[in-house]
Amino acid sequence: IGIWHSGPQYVIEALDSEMGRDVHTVVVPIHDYELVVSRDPLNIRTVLVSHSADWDLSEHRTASWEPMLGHGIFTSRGERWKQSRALIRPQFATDQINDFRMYERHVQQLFAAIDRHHDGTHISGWTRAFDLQPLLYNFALDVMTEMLYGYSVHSQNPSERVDLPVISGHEPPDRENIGRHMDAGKAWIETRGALWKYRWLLPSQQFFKHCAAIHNYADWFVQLRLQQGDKYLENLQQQGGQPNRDRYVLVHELAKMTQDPVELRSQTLNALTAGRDTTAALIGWIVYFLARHPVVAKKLRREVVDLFGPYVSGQPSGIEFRQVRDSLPYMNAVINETLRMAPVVPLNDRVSLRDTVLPRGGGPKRDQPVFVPAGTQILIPIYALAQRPDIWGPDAGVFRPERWIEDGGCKPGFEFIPFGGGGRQCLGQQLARLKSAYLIVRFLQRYDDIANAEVPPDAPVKFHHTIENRSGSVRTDTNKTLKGHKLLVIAPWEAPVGFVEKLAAEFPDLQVDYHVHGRSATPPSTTSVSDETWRDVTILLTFATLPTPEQAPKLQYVQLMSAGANHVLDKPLFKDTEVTFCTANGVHGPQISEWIISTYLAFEHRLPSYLEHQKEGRWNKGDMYTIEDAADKTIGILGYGSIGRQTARVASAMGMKVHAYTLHPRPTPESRRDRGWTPPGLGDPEGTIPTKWFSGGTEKELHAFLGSGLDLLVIATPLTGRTQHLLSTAEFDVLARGDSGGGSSSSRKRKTFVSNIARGPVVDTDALLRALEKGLIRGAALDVTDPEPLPDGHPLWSAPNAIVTPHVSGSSTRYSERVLAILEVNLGRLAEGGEFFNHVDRREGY
Ligand code: HEM
Repeated sequence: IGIWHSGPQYVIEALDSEMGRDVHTVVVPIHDYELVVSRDPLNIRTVLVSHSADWDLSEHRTASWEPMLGHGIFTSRGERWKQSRALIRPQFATDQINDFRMYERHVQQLFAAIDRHHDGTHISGWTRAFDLQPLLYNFALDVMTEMLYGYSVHSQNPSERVDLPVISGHEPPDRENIGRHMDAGKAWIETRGALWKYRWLLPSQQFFKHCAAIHNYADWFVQLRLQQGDKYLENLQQQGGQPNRDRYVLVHELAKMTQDPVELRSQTLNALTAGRDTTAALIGWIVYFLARHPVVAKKLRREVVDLFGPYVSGQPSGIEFRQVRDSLPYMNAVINETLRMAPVVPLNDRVSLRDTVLPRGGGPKRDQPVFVPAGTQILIPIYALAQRPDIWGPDAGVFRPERWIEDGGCKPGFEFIPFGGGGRQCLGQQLARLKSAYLIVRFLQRYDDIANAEVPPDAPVKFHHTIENRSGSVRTDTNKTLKGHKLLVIAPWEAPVGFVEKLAAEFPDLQVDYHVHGRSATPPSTTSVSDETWRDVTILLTFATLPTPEQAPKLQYVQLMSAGANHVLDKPLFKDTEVTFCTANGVHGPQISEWIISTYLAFEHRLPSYLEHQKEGRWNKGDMYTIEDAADKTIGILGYGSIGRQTARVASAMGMKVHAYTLHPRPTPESRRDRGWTPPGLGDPEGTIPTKWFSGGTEKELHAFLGSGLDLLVIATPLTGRTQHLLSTAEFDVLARGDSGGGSSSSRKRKTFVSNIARGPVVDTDALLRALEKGLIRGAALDVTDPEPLPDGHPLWSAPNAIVTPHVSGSSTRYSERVLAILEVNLGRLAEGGEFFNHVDRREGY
C-alpha cells in the first residue's frame, strides 16, 4: 500500500536506502504474501517476453477495472485476452487512424481555448498564466470520442456538438459529463485497487453510478451503429470537405466483425480508457519540460519551423503523418526523454501463473536465478528502470533529449518500456506518439515561447504512481515579429508614405520586397520577379500575378487586391495547394454603395433626361409628377457582404426597408455578424439592419426573395459556378409579378429597378434585355456586363431605362489605403493567430 500510495520515486528510494543502489530485484514480504519488485531489464524481459506464458495480468487489476470497462483487451486474461487482441490489433495497424485533419480540428479548438487566456493587453502577445493541463485532457477526450464513435464530445467547445438522432429506449449520451464520470470512476478503481482484499469495506454505490453512466454513453453509439449499419459513416456530420467514407471510426470497424453490443461497448471503452489520459498526460509532460528547458524548446521549434514553416491561421496544416513520424528526429528525442523522465504509466505488474524463475537477483552476488512460486505478483517499475544511473549515466535525473541522438543514438531495450513490451505491448504507441508530436508541432508553429509560471518556479517534479500528469502552468507567446517571413508586394502604385516603415515597426523581422508595375491592364508576369525572390516569399500581395507552387514553395498567404477571387480559381497555386487566399473584400463598400444609390436616385429623379435637357439648354420639367422618393421603399440585397451591408446602411438612412439574401441561413445573431473586413464605422457589422432575411441555394428560395416586393434589387453576389446566370428569364418573371406579400405595399404593383455591381455573367444578358424591352422591370443600372467590355453596338447600350458604366463603381482614391489596411490586419492575424479576414473558402470559391 505504501508503494501504491506514494509516487514511483518511492520504489527507487526504498530500494536504494534499504537494500543499496546495486540491488535491482527484491522480494518484499507483505502480510501474508510476497511481492517481487525488479528494476532489472533482464528479469522484465523474461516476464514480458521470453517466459510470458508463465505470467499474466493480476486478477486484482482486471477485476478492479471490469465493472467500468467490461471484458476488453485491457481487462481480460488468457484466451479471452487473445481474442480481444486479435480483434483490436488490426485496427491500430491501419494508417487511417493517423488522421491529422481530424486532429487539426481539435487543435484549433485547443488554440481557441488558449486564446481565451489573452487578457486584452495584446501588445506583448502573452496570455496570462494558466494551467494547460485541463485543456489537453479535453483535447484527448474530444479526439478519442470522435475516433471511437464518430461523434466528438467537444468538451473544449460544447457549442460544436451536433444534434443526435433519437433512439427509442436509449437515453441520449451524456456528452457533458462523460469525462467527469471517467475521472471519478478511475479514482474509485485506484482506491479500490489499493485496498484490494478489503475493497468491500468501501461503499461503492457512487462508483457503480459512474460505471452506469459510462456504459450508457457507449451503448448509445453502439445501438446507433447497429441500427444504421453501413450508413453509419455516411450519416456522420460532414467534416471539412473530407468524404465521410474515408473516416476511421472504431465502433464502425469493430461492428463489421461482431454485432455483440456488450463486446462493442467493452472494447471501445477499453480503448477510450487506454488512450485518453495517457496521451493527454504525455503532451502535458512535454510542455512541462519545454517550459522549463527554453534551449530545448527553441531547438525543437527550429526543427519544426524549418520543416513546416510558421503557423498560418485559417489554413490546413498540410502536414503528413509520415513527415511527423520520420522527419523530426529532435521531436522524437524530446518525446522519448519525456517518457523516460515522466513515464505516464510508471508502474506495471504481472502475476505468475505457475512456479517459475527470474534469471537474476538471487545468491550472495545477486547474479543467480530467483525462484518465484505460482501466484506471486511482480511489480515492474518502468520509472525506476529509466532512472538507473548505471544504465543511463550520471545525468540520468536530468532532462536531456540529446542523449537519444548523440553517438549514433541510444537504442534501449527493456530498460525503457513506457509502452510495455512483449505480447501485451501497447497497441496505441504510434497513435499516441504521432498525436502528441502533431499537437506539439502545431503548438510550436503558433507560439514562439512558453514560460513556466509555476510558483515557485523550481518546485520539484511530483509524480503519481498511476497515470497522472501535472503539466504545470504555462504562458504562451506567438510569432509576433513574423520571423522567417518575407512579403512580396506587386502593386500598380507606390507604397503610401510611411507604410513600409509602419510594417517594420509592427513586425520587426518581416522582410518586405515592394515591386511597382504601373497601371497596365494585364497583370505583370511572374518573371518580373527573380526566381531567387520567389523562393523565399511566404506572403504575397497582388492583383493577379501568381507564381506556380514550385516557384514559391514557401508561400503561405496570398492577399489579393481584388474583391473577387474568380480569376484565381483555376490557378494551380489555388487549386493544388493549401496556401491561404484572402480577397480585398470590404475596400469597395463605400464607393460601390454610393454608385448604387446614386444611379438609383438619378434614375428615380430623372437625372439622365434632365441632363439631356441641360445640354440642349431647355427648361423642361418633364414627368416631374411621377417622381417617387425612396422612403418606405424596399431594397433587396442579393449577397449580403461588405458592399451589401454598406448599401443597406445608406438605404436605411433614407428610410428604406432592407431585405437581405445570403446563400447560407443566418438564423442567429452570431451568424449574422460580418466576418469580413469593413472600414471602421461603416457597413452593418452586427447584421441588424435587414428587416427580413432570406437564404438558400434553391430556385424556390431565391424566388421567395425576388417576389418579396422589391423596389430596388442590388446584385452583390460573387461570381461562382452557382451564381452564373443566377438571374435569368424565370427570375425576371418573378420580379415582374412583383409583390408576393411582405413588400412595400401590396396594393400597388411597382416594378423593380435592378442594379448590378457584381459581375456581368451573374445575369443572363438576353433575359435582361427582354425584361428591359418588355418593361418587366423598371430599369437597370449596370456597372458590369456580359460580355465585358460591352462591344460597340451591343443592344444593352441602347436598352430602355438602362444606365451603363464601364466597370468603374469600385474606383476610389482610397482603394490602395484600404487594401493595405487589410493586409496589415491579416499580418497581425498571421503573427498572433486568429482567423484571417476575407479568407477564400476553397469549396465555395469566394
Ligand atoms: C503516451 C501514451 C500511452 C502510454 C504511455 C501507454 C502505455 C501502455 C502500456 C504500458 C501498456 C501495457 C500494459 C501492460 O503491459 O499491462 C499499454 C497497453 C495498451 N495500450 Fe497504451 N499507452 C498509451 C497510449 C495508448 C493509446 C492512445 C491507445 C489507444 C487508443 C492505447 C491502447 C492500449 C491498449 C489497447 C493496450 C492493451 C494491450 C494489450 O493488453 O494487449 N494506448 N499501454
